[in-house]
Amino acid sequence: MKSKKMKPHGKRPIKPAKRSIHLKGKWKSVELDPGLFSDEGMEGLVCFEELTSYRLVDTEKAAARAAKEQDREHKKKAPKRKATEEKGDAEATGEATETPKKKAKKKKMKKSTEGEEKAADEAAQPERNEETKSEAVEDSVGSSQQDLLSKPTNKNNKKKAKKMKKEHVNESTSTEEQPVHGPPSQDQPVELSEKAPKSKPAKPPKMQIKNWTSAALSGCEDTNADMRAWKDLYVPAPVLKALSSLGFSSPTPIQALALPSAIRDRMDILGAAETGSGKTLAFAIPMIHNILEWKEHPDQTVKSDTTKIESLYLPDKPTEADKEAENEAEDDDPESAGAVVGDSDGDPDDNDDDEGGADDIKLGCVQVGAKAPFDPAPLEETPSVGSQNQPLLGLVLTPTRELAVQVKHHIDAVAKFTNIKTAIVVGGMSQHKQRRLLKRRPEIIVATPGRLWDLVKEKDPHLQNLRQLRCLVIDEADRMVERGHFAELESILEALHTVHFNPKRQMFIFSATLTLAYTLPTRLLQKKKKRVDKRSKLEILMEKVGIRAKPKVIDLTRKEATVESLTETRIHCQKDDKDYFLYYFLLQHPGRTMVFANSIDCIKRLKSILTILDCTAFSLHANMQQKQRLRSLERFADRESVVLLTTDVAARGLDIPDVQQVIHYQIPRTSETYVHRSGRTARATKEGLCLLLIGPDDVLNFKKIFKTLGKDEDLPMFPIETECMEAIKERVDLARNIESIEYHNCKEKKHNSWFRQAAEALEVDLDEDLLLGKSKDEHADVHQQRMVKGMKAHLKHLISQPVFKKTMKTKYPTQMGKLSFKQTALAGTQSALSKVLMQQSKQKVNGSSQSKRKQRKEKKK
Ligand SMILES: Nc1ncnc2c1ncn2[C@@H]1O[C@H](COP(=O)(O)OP(=O)(O)OP(=O)(O)O)[C@@H](O)[C@H]1O
Repeated sequence: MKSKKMKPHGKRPIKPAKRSIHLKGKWKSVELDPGLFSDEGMEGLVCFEELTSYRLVDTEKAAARAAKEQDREHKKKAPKRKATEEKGDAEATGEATETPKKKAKKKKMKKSTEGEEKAADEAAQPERNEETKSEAVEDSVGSSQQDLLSKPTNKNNKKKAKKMKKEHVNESTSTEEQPVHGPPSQDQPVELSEKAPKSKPAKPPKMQIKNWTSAALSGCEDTNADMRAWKDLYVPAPVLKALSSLGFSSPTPIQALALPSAIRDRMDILGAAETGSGKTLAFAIPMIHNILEWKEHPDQTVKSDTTKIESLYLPDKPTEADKEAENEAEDDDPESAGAVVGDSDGDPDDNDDDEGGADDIKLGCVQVGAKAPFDPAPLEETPSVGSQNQPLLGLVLTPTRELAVQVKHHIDAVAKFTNIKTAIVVGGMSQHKQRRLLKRRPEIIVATPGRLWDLVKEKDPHLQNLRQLRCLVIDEADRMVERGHFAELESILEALHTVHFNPKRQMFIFSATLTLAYTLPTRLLQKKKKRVDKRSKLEILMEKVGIRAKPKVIDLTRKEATVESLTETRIHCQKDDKDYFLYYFLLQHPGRTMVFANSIDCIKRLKSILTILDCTAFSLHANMQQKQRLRSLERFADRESVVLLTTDVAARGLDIPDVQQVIHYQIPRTSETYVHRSGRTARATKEGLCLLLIGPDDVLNFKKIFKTLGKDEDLPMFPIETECMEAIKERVDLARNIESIEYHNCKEKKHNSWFRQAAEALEVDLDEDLLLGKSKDEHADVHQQRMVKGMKAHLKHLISQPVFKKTMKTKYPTQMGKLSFKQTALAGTQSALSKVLMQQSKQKVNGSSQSKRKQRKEKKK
């Protein structure tokens, strides 16, 4: 045999070298792009940790060296030993004088040389809480590092892991190899065998996936924080510990009001509070409490559907008359429940261009028992904690995938000292992976309705028995119940209120615009002759989601619905001039800025133009792959002077830290959307600015929104340095021309290539008339390319010139013996907010001095 031939005769067979490492520094986590986790084939990955300071040790050599040394010692001590032999072997070998720690070390060393890794691995296991935490966290990405290590033969994974390592491992000055491995928990050398490990490798104690939530949840690690403000709110101890580690020393008002009613009084909660006011934890903490309580008494099983349930909202058996009435209603309204189906994956956030909003709300409540294709699990056994029977206990439904990801991270952050597992179920990410996650039986699922309903229909085992579900949260509820977007939500609610009914289930309904009263569109107004006020809006919502008769309603919103720390400002301009003002603003006031538009096409165009203009801009809309969407958010949150161009898919709930300004490139169609978009800045008591670019098409929407919100339309005008506008226009015009040429070329190419491929596939001659730009010959093409190149070079030159020059104050620069400049703000030196505030205070001063002058004049008269 080949291997035999190659074996040097008479020598021992070559064994793979065993190596250990001696830690010098600490394992550090490497930040990963969360988008990577949605890659097929990357399921096995949880995190990377790197160790840059260590020493490789050959364990066999080390053991041999240790044995030699011991031998030498032994020989030296031999006479002594002889003398002490009578006192017993233990004492003679000096073991009696060794500390237990040393003993253990020696023992382990011995074991490790024998190749028994089990003990080391067990010793390296983190404490229970840490372990469960990492388990919970694993769920977020669907895999563990352990998986990765236990599949060494998976070439794909290996390749990808290598690639990721290259991309993400910090550049290290060390030339030593950097093992991809969980951190050892003890000081002893941990064996790294080149063979596949026989026993379970240690689990990483902590996974730190960095995304936009990381900054908000990074915490201050102030273990001595005074947490007395949380007293009397019934917060479970492990949650309190987590809040302390996050630096959340006191509850926000919505939390202070919601927690006692939810935890002590077990009430359903309808919570309305302004954007960025901490609503997520107002439902997350009671949910965790509820689950911990269940874990203490897991035998509180809700009996099967054979049990007669007294319920306020479980209907009596429908009578024949009821059925007839229902049929009639369905005949009348083709869009009645369930008739309007969402997009392919049923996710609500895919309706970018059609943000219905309050005006489009069609009323319709859950039709109990009408069409749920549920086949409930047979009579359940009493579920036990951690068993395969672990039921789903908490469900959070959100309108967008990104929000689901964020909510999960917020829940994980406050549940980190519990053993509660969470999982995300959203569209656009691997369904297979999500099914695998559900096999771990997480107690909490955060989901968008479309994907959740798909998995329910596919009879995922974890979703077959929802009778135990103790908490149901509908975040951004007013958006969630808009008919036309949420057929799946209706189906889910219907099932939960019928075959999966649980009388003990608590419901949490939250939104910043839950109670925002609005005016119905004129056609409906004529029919109903009324304005939908706060009360009726809530009633409609309660009816739709099937909430109990007397929930606790907490409304902390102002009439204006936006946050007090938000400064609103506007620019009136022609539609075509918006690009100039947008570019001007971004150049003059760099910072983390979100730009909202009403359509995906508009976002795409702006992205191209701003990129040509050398601005760092990312986009986010429903036509992007989920991986790209998350990456855009991540990158946006990671930089300081950056723009996120987005549709209303990012309007609600996203908590990106330190967004300084929000620009409404187009005015939204509804007041709710305006409030939520604007609420991406000025969060958690911080200041923020929002700028409205109002073109002729926007005036109506602007007036309508400001009327609904009871705001003064007379917003301050955003101050513009008009002398800079010529230079701005020149650049933007050039960029628009380049964009337009490139856009049309690209469109032509795509169109023509499609037709050519189709003709080839059909084996027919292509009709040249079908091609776009057919009149353009090769010469014209080259000419155009040259022209674009020239335009780009010119633009590059323009961009290298300062726009916001210090302009001369006087005709004679050296007048008074020195140069004097007009105080024009240089780009980036003054924030947009401080500029507006300064202008406002100036106007106030001017206004009051004018009125004083007027008064004085009148007095004189
Ligand atoms: N008690 C607290 N103390 C300090 N910060 C908190 C507290 N509770 C929540 N936060 C932080 O406040 C920020 C906003 O919270 P959250 O996202 O829950 O707001 P929200 O009311 O849901 O906003 P929106 O209406 O936009 O969804 C988050 O960064 C969160 O971590």
